[in-house]
Amino acid sequence: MAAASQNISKFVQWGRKVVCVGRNYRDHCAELGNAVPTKPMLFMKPASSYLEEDSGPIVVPLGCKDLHHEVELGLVIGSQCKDIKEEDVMSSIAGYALTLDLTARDFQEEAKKKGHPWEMAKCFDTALPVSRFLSKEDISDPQNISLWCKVNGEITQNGNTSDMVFNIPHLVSYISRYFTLQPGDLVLTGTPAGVGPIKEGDIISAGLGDKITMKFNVQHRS
Ligand SMILES: O=C(O)/C=C/C(=O)CC(=O)C(=O)O
Ligand SMILES: [Mg+2]
Repeated sequence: MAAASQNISKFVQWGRKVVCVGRNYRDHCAELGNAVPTKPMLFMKPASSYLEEDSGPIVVPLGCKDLHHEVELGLVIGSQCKDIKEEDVMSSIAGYALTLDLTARDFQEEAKKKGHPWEMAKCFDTALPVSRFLSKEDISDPQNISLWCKVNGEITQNGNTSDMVFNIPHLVSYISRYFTLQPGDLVLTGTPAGVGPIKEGDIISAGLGDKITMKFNVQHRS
């Protein structure tokens, strides 16, 4: 006989979703040969892909031959957002983080050709290096701040959040029509041009204006 069922909410944690926006900078759409979308393009990463600075290296996923960095502004959600109006979005944001949306580009290309989902390319362990938390007061204008990435000291990405196709209020409002955002969820807002390969032995550094920098080593999976 089946055991008496219990409410699943006792066993799983609600929240800490990572919702990612793709193709949100025209120059990045152009470099990968993609059309600029007419509405936000969304995918997710699991919380298990987080990698905090000083907690270990980026680990290249098994079989990946073309791992790419994508520097992105992260929005830390502070209060529940469901069907939130654009004008209310900024008051629902608790703060920010600098992030890397690491992407196994070879896995992604294969998935795109077959019409398959992107999880293998985007969701592996260490696929989301993330900085320390920045409070709202730390960034006066999140829609006009530079973000850069360097590989072994050479600049590869140098963009500004003012170039987003869809701005922060629109993104969060749009997402909240489909997924309820909870305190502690993170929204990645897309990457500017200059994405490129990283490999074992590389040192990846990234920065958000003059507010924060972060650095990670890359290691092959043993
Ligand atoms: O469509 C592609 O080839 C690749 C898209 C991405 O990886 C999208 C992003 O993650 C982004 O634009 O930040
Ligand atoms: Mg991205």
